[in-house]
Amino acid sequence: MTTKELYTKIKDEKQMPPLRNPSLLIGQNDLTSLSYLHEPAVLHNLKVRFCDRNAIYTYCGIVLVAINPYNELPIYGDETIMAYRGQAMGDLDPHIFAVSEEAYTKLEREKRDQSIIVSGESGAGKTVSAKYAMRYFAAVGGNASETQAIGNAKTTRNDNSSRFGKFIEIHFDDQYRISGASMRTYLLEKSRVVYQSAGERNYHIFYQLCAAAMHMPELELGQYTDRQEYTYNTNVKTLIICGAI
Ligand SMILES: Nc1ncnc2c1ncn2[C@@H]1O[C@H](COP(=O)(O)OP(=O)(O)OP(=O)(O)O)[C@@H](O)[C@H]1O
Repeated sequence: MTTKELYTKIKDEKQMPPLRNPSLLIGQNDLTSLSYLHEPAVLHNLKVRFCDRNAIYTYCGIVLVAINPYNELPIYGDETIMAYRGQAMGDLDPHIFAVSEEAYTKLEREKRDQSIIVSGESGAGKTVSAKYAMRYFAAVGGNASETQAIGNAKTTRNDNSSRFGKFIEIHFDDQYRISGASMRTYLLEKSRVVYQSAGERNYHIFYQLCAAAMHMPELELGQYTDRQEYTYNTNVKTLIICGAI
């Protein structure tokens, strides 16, 4: 085959439509069970599950793919937690609780630290997913307080966007009950304190301070009580709060 023929062949192959999966496989809850695993097939499968079946979770092997429904779904209640308790991943429909159960079981069985990595673009649902995972651990392993952060702000993608990275550790005792939790933060978006793009806001805490100042004159923030007018100011108290994040 000449080089020209080879190029033509490659070009033709690239223009071929992607191979279709048998209709029987469309909507499978694990992408790895598809015969042809290419981008159109993945997107189509996720679309069918989300649009036709309201299923926001799909496995891709041991990875859980989640679609943000931007809607409250009745799939996070105590009865759902109990349904996933003791079940292996794959026994029930894909769910963040199944991943949490897997981590909890492995912690018990292998007595080794477990990690769940939550990744996605801004607004994808990472914080909410981590919250549901912690809710699961709290339900099966004792009580855990939800960690509140003040490094959140409104962006064009997410009204409550976490503007920092989080490393959350949940500690279990010998009886596999939660004994504590800690969160380490890093890479805070410091520039947001002095600059916000159009349609975005500064950190929630500053607006909350302004609102509080209306009722607490001793805070000496009186001149900043108009939230619409509020912009960055080299106010010493503001800077101290920022440093404590
Ligand atoms: N499982 C879910 N069910 C219903 N709504 C959800 C779910 N996950 C996310 N959301 C909605 O999407 C919004 C954004 O989610 P979240 O704050 O978790 O995104 P994020 O990935 O942490 O974003 P950022 O990186 O900007 O902090 C939430 O405030 C919530 O309204």
